[in-house]
Amino acid sequence: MANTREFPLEMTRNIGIMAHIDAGKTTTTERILYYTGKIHKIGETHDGASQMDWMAQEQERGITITSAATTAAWKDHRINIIDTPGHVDFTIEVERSLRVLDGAVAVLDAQAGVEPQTETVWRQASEYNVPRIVFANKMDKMGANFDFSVETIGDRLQANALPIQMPIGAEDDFRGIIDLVEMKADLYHGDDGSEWDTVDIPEEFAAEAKKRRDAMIEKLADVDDDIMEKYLGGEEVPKAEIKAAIRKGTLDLSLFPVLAGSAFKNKGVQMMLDAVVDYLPSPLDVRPYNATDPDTGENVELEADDNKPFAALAFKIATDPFVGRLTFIRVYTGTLESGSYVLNSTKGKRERVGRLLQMHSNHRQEIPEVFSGDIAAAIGLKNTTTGDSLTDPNHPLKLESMEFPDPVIQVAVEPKSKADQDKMDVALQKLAEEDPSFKAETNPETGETLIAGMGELHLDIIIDRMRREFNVEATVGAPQVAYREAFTKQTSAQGKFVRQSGGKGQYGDVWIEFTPNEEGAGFEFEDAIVGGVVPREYIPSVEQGLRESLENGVLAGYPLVDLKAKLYDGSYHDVDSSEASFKVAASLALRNAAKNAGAVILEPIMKVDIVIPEEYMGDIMGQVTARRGRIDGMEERGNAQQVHSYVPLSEMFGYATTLRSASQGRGVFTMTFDHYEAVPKSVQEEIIKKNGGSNIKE
Ligand SMILES: Nc1nc2c(ncn2[C@@H]2O[C@H](COP(=O)(O)OP(=O)(O)OP(=O)(O)O)[C@@H](O)[C@H]2O)c(=O)[nH]1
Repeated sequence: MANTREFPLEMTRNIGIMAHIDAGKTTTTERILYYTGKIHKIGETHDGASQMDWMAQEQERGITITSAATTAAWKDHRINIIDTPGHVDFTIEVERSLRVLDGAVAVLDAQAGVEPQTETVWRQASEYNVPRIVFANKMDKMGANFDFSVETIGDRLQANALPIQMPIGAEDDFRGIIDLVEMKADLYHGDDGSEWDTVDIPEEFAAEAKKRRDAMIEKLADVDDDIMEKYLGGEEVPKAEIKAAIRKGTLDLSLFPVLAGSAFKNKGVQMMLDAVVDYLPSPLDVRPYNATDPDTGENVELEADDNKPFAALAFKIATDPFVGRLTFIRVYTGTLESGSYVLNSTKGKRERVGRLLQMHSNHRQEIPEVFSGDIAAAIGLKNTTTGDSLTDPNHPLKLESMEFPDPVIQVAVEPKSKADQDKMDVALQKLAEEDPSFKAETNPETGETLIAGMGELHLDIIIDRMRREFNVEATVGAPQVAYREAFTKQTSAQGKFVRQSGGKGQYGDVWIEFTPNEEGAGFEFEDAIVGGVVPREYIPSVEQGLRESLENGVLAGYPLVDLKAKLYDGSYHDVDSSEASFKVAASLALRNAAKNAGAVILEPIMKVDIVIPEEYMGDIMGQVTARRGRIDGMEERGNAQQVHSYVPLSEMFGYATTLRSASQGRGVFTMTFDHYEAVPKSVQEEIIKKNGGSNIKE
């Protein structure tokens, strides 16, 4: 370690800002950057001047797509902010951020409280044990209600909300915030909150503030014995103890501090930053990150420590217009100097880190070294993709990687010319490195390229980037569902391939038992040959032949998934047998087995949550049922109703338009992939017909 760290570990925060679409994440993040002195002009998110949303599509659509990591400083602390997108199609981005951040600010729209997408990201954050504070934003908006927002945290998230502030006024009259820990008030001078005074609590709010502070202390008493004692004894609890108890409760996820503000009107952002510093964890406060020693298979717990060997996770690849390929890394332990070598232990390759950059919202700063607990971008890593482990070459470790959900929707793209085809190949490869949640595949028979992703918007963005950044001209088909195929019955079959045409012929003969595997378990191959009836050197070809045939299913050409295959018998010919003939034999066995295997087509079923005013309930329920959907429950949402349902993805294309016209624009819905399920017989027949008939030969 040749350099010294600028910020001690305990003064480092890696946080994400998460929210429902339009709750104000981008605005809040921008205000944070403004107040931490990193940007000098406040850019409205929708006029194209936004500092965080620098990709062209983000500016045009006014949404945040990528999770840019940005560094800021507040009260001698370093705060690394990982911006997470709000749209469900990009949950992969949310997941990837959750993996590398230590704490989060959940931004709510104080008029709507907890919204469906807040629930989704909240649940994800809970899975990763991420401590959170809640910022009830938009307190200036019509209908804003702090207490209602707090209630929704309990009702909809079943989380223990701890209001540590009391807003003064709401809507147009939102003019101040009382800090219930300090028992002081910030009073804003005008509608724009850039100027304010911190004063004693005005007389008319004193009683209410006292009541709320008592309620806060009572809640803290539940999680802290010392406070409980003082509280029961009627003693005053010192501020430092209150803060310590809030911090402890936040870190162990037993409570979630709630703050009020209006990012847009510059109110409450600084106090929220104080809360980030006071209550969210430093890298020293989080549970150790899991890794495995590739040699011994032993589990190793990584704790932030500059003196240990280097270990980091590459969590994002971005193509930057100025410096090229950036690899964002989260350092878990150790330090790394620019110009040194690391081992990509996922790929087993040594890589040289050319330069290291600290990313600010609008500029990059070259740094000589990155320390444990920090986030930075590396230049020069050629073979590293998202989710890879980077470690000290002398201390290889594999860090717990990220799980990427399988894409459920796809489109066909056809390049206009040969030159476009070449450009498209490059584009798709680059884009796939950045975003592991989409896949591109070219069918070797038809030459058609399919791009598969998490949703329509996700695919739109990919195609848009292909056109703009890589100048690919292509025609794009309508979105299609990524169906799968599966066997439902156990069956055995022979596959025999014999050609005798003078000279050397072909001979392969196998008997294979096929058993449906658990959902998501994939393909498993077992070699149960005894006595060499199939010579050992041909067994890998049998497995290979099966794997290749699985790619293009048996019913309608969709991938056949979740299957066990046991090779248990067969025969060979001394002269004619070859790897190729056993490969063919294996694929014949699969085709033959398909007749009796109860083959089905599986379709993605989406979890669809619709929020609509009461009067449209009947219509909406009818729409869900007509789409082969299943209603799973309903909940009141103020004046509206929320309908929970499960609907096949194939029935959801264009639903946004249908819902809009059926509810006069007042309904909203969110949709996330839930599971795969067999399609009804009649639908199966239709799909098979559309794809040119079944491949199963009677
Ligand atoms: N009234 C009011 N409007 C706000 C406030 N904060 C943000 N907005 C507005 O709400 C809209 C959405 O804000 P964004 O910051 O883009 O929201 P976001 O959550 O980043 O949105 P996505 O990136 O699309 O998920 C914009 O029109 C903002 O101007 C606020 O405190 N009060």
